[in-house]
Amino acid sequence: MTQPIFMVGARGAGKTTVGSELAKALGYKFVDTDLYLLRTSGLSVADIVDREGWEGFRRRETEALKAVCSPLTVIATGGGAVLAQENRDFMREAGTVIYLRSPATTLANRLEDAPQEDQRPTLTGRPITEEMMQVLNEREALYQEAAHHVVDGTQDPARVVNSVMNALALPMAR
Ligand SMILES: Nc1ncnc2c1ncn2[C@@H]1O[C@H](COP(=O)(O)OP(=O)(O)OP(=O)(O)O)[C@@H](O)[C@H]1O
Ligand SMILES: O=C(O)C1=C[C@@H](O)[C@@H](O)[C@H](O)C1
Ligand SMILES: [Mg+2]
Repeated sequence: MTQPIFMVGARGAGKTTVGSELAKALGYKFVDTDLYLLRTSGLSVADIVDREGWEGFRRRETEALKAVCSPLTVIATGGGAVLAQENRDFMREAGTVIYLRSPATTLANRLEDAPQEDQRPTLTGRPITEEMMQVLNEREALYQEAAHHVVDGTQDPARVVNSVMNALALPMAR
């Protein structure tokens, strides 16, 4: 299998952390669309949102997803990449999509420990646990729709990498 592997899930799901370890384990390249945008534009997510609104960020994200898509690559996407039907269709057709799934409380705890506010400006203006509950309510169906495989992301990163490897060895879920 040489197709790219796309990691999807909410903020704090471990797309960057687990995705980069997965790439090492598979001998694949690793790219991250949030970091790609930072490197190519010199602007953080917060900078882009300040200048262009979330609409501008989402447009850039769709372009980034296409620009980084390449064989033998693990691609960590942004938490909102699944919002656009265009992105969901693109990822499913171009590669294998893994949804790293964790409850809102787990995500919120991780984000409280490592807020990275320049890359994670507030989405709702609400406290973090409420925000993550709202985000999962709005997006859970979209993560599921985009994914070929749903993987439990609550364990430590090495175990999550193992679960992803096991999922990849199985026939496509659909
Ligand atoms: N499986 C895990 N177990 C424990 N901590 C984790 C796990 N995965 C990620 N973390 C921690 O949670 C924080 C967020 O992880 P990471 O940046 O990988 O999330 P992300 O899905 O890429 O989020 P974003 O959508 O904001 O880019 C980091 O501090 C990371 O160390
Ligand atoms: O969940 C989201 O909408 C986001 C997640 C991050 O990865 C970044 O892409 C950005 O902060 C937006
Ligand atoms: Mg990330």
